[in-house]
Amino acid sequence: MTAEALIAFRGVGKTFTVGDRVVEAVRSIDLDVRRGEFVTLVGPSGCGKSTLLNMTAGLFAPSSGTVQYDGGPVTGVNLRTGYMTQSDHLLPWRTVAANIQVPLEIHGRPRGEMRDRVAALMELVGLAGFEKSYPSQLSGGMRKRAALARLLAYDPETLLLDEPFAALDAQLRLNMQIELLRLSRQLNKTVLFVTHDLDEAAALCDRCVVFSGRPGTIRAVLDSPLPRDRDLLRLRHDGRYVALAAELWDMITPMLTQTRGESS
Ligand SMILES: Nc1ncnc2c1ncn2[C@@H]1O[C@H](COP(=O)(O)OP(=O)(O)OP(=O)(O)O)[C@@H](O)[C@H]1O
Repeated sequence: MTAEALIAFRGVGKTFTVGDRVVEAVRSIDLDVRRGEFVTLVGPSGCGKSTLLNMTAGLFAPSSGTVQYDGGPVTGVNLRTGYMTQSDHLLPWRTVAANIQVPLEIHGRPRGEMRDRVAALMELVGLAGFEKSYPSQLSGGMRKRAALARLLAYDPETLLLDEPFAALDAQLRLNMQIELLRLSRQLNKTVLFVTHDLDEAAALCDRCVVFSGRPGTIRAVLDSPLPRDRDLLRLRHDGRYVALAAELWDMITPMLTQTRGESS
């Protein structure tokens, strides 16, 4: 493992057995993720992207190889990571503030501290003024912001994000991408971000990991030519972004054609 790697996959394989069916999800994964890095994961459906996130979170162990976190093996739920998926899982009977407070309640924080922290988080994600609203009264983008604030309430060092913005329309998605990039830099989070949207993967990443399937193996790891401090609103005019996105499309498109051919 290189000195600065926070997460290190070494020869990682994972096989699932469901009834009499054996599925090899990933094979021979070697990957280092550095502290503070934003890594996007792309690849055809079922190539094991979520499986890598799940093993980083310690939800299950690899079948072969090791997943190391900050120099030690992941052996159980990894409390230094926080997970967010496509669904926001907000509790409908709780206000936005009370939803964001859930992790703090679980950790038994004093009432005054919880109040201050929730207020700061609402401000951070641009939801100040909506404390007393219920999730059903929020737009899709605002619900995402609330879910992001709740995730940050755990103060996880690493964010594991599995297609978090897939359900949003293009405009809202762009807004959330801008917010996420800003927050991850400001709070120095390490991010593993799974997406099917190759433009999103190119826009957000410091590095992009391209998987081929199945079983999922790493086909390429591309470094972003963009500066870490980037203006997502102007990327369409940046030749470096256009080239990276095109490279991703060129890698992924043949795999999609292949998958279609297999299933027909
Ligand atoms: N807990 C599990 N039990 C059984 N099989 C599983 C489990 N998790 C994943 N798999 C299988 O492992 C393979 C990889 O799944 P995974 O969800 O990691 O892929 P993915 O690349 O994230 O897919 P998608 O892009 O469609 O979300 C799939 O065939 C899936 O059915």
